[in-house]
Amino acid sequence: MLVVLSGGGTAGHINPALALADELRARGCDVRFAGTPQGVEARLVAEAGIPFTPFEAAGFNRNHPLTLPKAVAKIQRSTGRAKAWLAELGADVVVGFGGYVCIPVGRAAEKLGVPVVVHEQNSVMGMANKYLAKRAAAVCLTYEHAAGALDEGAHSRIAVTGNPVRKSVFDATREDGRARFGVPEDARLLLVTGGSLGARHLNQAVCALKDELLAAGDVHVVHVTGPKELDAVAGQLALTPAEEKRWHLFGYTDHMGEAMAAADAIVSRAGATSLAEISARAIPALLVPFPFATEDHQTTNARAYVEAGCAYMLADADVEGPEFARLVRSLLDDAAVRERMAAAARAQKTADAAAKLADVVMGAAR
Ligand SMILES: CC(=O)N[C@H]1[C@@H](OP(=O)(O)OP(=O)(O)OC[C@H]2O[C@@H](n3ccc(=O)[nH]c3=O)[C@H](O)[C@@H]2O)O[C@H](CO)[C@@H](O)[C@@H]1O
Repeated sequence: MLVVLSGGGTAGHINPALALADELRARGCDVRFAGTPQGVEARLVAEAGIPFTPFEAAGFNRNHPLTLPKAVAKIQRSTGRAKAWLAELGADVVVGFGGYVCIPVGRAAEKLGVPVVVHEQNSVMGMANKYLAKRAAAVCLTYEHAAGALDEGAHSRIAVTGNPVRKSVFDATREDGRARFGVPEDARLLLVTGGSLGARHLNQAVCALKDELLAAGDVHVVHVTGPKELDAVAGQLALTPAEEKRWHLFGYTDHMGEAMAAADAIVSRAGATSLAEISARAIPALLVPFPFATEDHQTTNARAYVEAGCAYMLADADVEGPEFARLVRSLLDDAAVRERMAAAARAQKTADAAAKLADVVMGAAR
């Protein structure tokens, strides 16, 4: 069976596709990927050993109406190319993970009669997914709540599969992670991440806690700042050589699975894929949703998880206040809080999302 995966934009859309690719290949399927040439997907997909074919795609900006004809022309050109490509490949099913590039690839599949499956990571459906979901063979959701965006007619085609997590995140061990990041076994490790792009406001708030955190001699921090934020954070922290041994700074890491396995607690944005990984590893967490995501979807992503007792949540507007420091301290200092959160997270049983999604995809294939 030949399965074409498509997605573009940030790693949060791509990593679930890579997790599905692992599962499909383990079941003997042949997997190809269609993404944009300039997106992060080109690198991540190639590194996963999956053949990658680029297609141009762009969205349009409501405030700049002239971007519309350009976007439409790109999508039309790419739809024609994708149609020829899919026909030549003999694709049996196409899976869209979100991002504009899924529109030409999905439309091309529709024209050829190749079934399309959509996977939505977030609690609020993205534009490309909403468009393809109207005619898709199946619509797979992480959050049942996202079905609200669809017409009644689509409801019989919905499956709640969860958000697939990469094998490397499940397989990493605490020992490997501690060795990779140079963190002693008996240290308390706080992981900080703002998702694949980083979060400036969160970085600043964590930097402001530097002295307080490092005052406890056994605390280490792995701080993943976002590729464009590294220099500013390094400047703000001004770490001494001794502090650098305990405050480990990265713009982006290809070893997030190991960082998560090594961590005792995490401070994170609430992107759907980060959240699926935090849940899969049952890491005690303080979640600070990015407040300007479409329809504030990060807050909705996090809500049920927080209500189940798996994490603290704090509004981005409050990270400069005393509550941020209090919650970080509680995570690091209170082993009972960590144990309670980890137990609640383990009770969520989200580990089989890749298998569930693979079942739907293979069932939909022609
Ligand atoms: C601002 C915004 O709209 N962000 C969206 C974007 O976020 P973003 O792309 O940041 O997505 P997530 O935070 O959900 O996932 C980030 C992914 O990148 C990986 N990672 C991150 C940093 C790093 O250094 N190394 C690394 O491997 C993480 O392990 C994870 O797999 O897509 C998500 C999934 O659709 C959405 O929920 C987010 O709301």
